[in-house]
This record gives sequence, C-alpha cells and structure tokens, in this order.
Amino acid sequence: MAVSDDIDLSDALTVVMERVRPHIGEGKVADYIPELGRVDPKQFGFAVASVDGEVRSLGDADVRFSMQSMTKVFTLALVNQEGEDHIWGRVNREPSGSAFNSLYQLEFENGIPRNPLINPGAIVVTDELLGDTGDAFAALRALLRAETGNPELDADEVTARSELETGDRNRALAYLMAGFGNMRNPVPEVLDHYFRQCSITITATELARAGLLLARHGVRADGTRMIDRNAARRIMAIMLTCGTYDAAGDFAYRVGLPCKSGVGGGILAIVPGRYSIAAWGPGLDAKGNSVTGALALDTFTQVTSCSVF
Ligand SMILES: NC(=O)CC[C@H](N)C(=O)O
Repeated sequence: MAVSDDIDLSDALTVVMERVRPHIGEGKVADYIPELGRVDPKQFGFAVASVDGEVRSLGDADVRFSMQSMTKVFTLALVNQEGEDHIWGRVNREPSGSAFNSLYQLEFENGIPRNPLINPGAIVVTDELLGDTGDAFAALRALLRAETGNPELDADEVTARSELETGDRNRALAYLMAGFGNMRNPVPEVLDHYFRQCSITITATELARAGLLLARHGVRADGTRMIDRNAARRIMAIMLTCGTYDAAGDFAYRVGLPCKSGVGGGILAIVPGRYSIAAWGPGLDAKGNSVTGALALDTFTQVTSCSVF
C-alpha cells in the first residue's frame, strides 16, 4: 500500500477544507425521501480517526445526519458473524452498473441482487439479520452505539416514517425478491427494520470512529474481534467495487479507497490498517453520491497518498 509515514493530519485537513470550501452547497439534496429534502445543503463535515485513537475533524463534523446506505456495511458485517458463506447464495458481489434502487436487473437475474450495498441486496441482508437475531434494527443500533461511543445513537422516527410512506420502490424490490423465493420474513416486517436502519442519525466524527471496525480488520472498539480478518478484507473489497453505486469505478480512480456512500450525503472511506474517514455534505451528484464528500476524499488521498493502490 502506498502510504507515506509522515502524514500530518492537520495539514491534510487544512488542504481538504481549502479545496472543498468553494463547493459547499453544490449538488442536490435527496428529496425522494421528503424528510431528507429539508436538510440545509450548505453544510460540510469531515473527520479522520486513526487506528491508534487519534480523531481529527473539521467543519460540521458534529452535526447529525441520516446514515442511509452507509448502514449497509454494518449490517453486512453483522451477518458475517454467522460465517462468511452465510449470505452468498442470496446475494452476489458484483458491481451493478445501475442505480441503487433499480428493478430491471433484479428481474433479469432471478431475484438475486448484484451486491449487498445496493437496496435489494441490503434488504436481503436485513432479512437475514432478522432471522439471525430476531431484531435486525436493535442489533445494528447496539453495534453502532458501541463503536461510536454514543449510547444515545438512534433512528430518527420522522425520517423512518417518511421512508415508509414513500418507499414504494423498495417495496417493489422486496416483493419481487419474495416472488423469486429470496425473502425469509414477511416483506413489511423486513422493510420496517430496513427503513429504521437507514434513518439512524450519526455525526461525521462518530462515523469515523465506527468505521475503525473495518480499518482494524474486524476488531471492535473494546478490543474484541467481531469478524475474522479475511471477512473484513472482503467487505472492504465489496465497498471498493460496489460501495458508491454506479460510480464505483470513478471512485476507485479518484479516491482509491473502499468507500460507502448514502443519500443523506455521507461517505465512509477506509484506509485499511490505518484510518477511517467520514465525509459529509448533503448535496448529491446525479448518481447519488455527495459532491463535497467525494471532493474531500479525492483531495485527502492526493495529499496523503493514502490509497490501497
Ligand atoms: N442509497 C441510499 O442511501 C438509499 C437508502 C434509502 N433509504 C433508500 O432505501 O432508498
């Protein structure tokens, strides 16, 4: 891995802010979930946590925002606790090349989603986690509370309801999979867990801390091992190839790190063995990734040479 040993995080963060500042407010806030449409676009937060405990942040790094699809990484880690092959008959691990809520590919491919980081794949993972634990949302919330160090971390019920009321596309995906025999639990129950999962709020600083689970290759904040090293490595491989929807190729080119974005404007990026990075700006590009978040990560990896390549 090309990592320079003498990285000054403060210098790197200063350069990130200089580069991003003129672009704060750019992009379009997701409004297909009405509650997300109310977020002020002129915000930007960035935080870096290192595996040895240092955390640096700037801008709106302590403002809460909706985790959305970034939760998909953590539910995937949770189902991996039951063994690595547990989930792979039900979901593939190939980039989709299409939107995160696309239906047509799912029908062509007999109800087996392309990967666990797009909506249908994540719905399957939540279904599996529900079977494993009896309460998928509670399992995820407990994990995130422990890894962020915030015992109050929770879903935003208004956003969860907003998702439920406008979630016809996710219902269509889930029922299509049920039609192919790829759902274990009743669709409304799975989606209730999935919508609450997506509506968990977090700050950039907390997210950077939570991502250390992967930066440490599966070791939790309390030092216990959650998933084995190879499982963590493979989750990061899926993030690199699938974590930013149909822009994953461009992210690998620009940022060169495993990333996972969400339509709340957050992006989690991991420098394996070294850093967990959280970038947040609510304005999204046409593919649903944060404009300022992507620019910040692009700048950070250029300045520090921290990349998996
Ligand atoms: N890409 C995302 O962040 C999408 C998550 C959102 N809750 C949805 O299901 O559409």
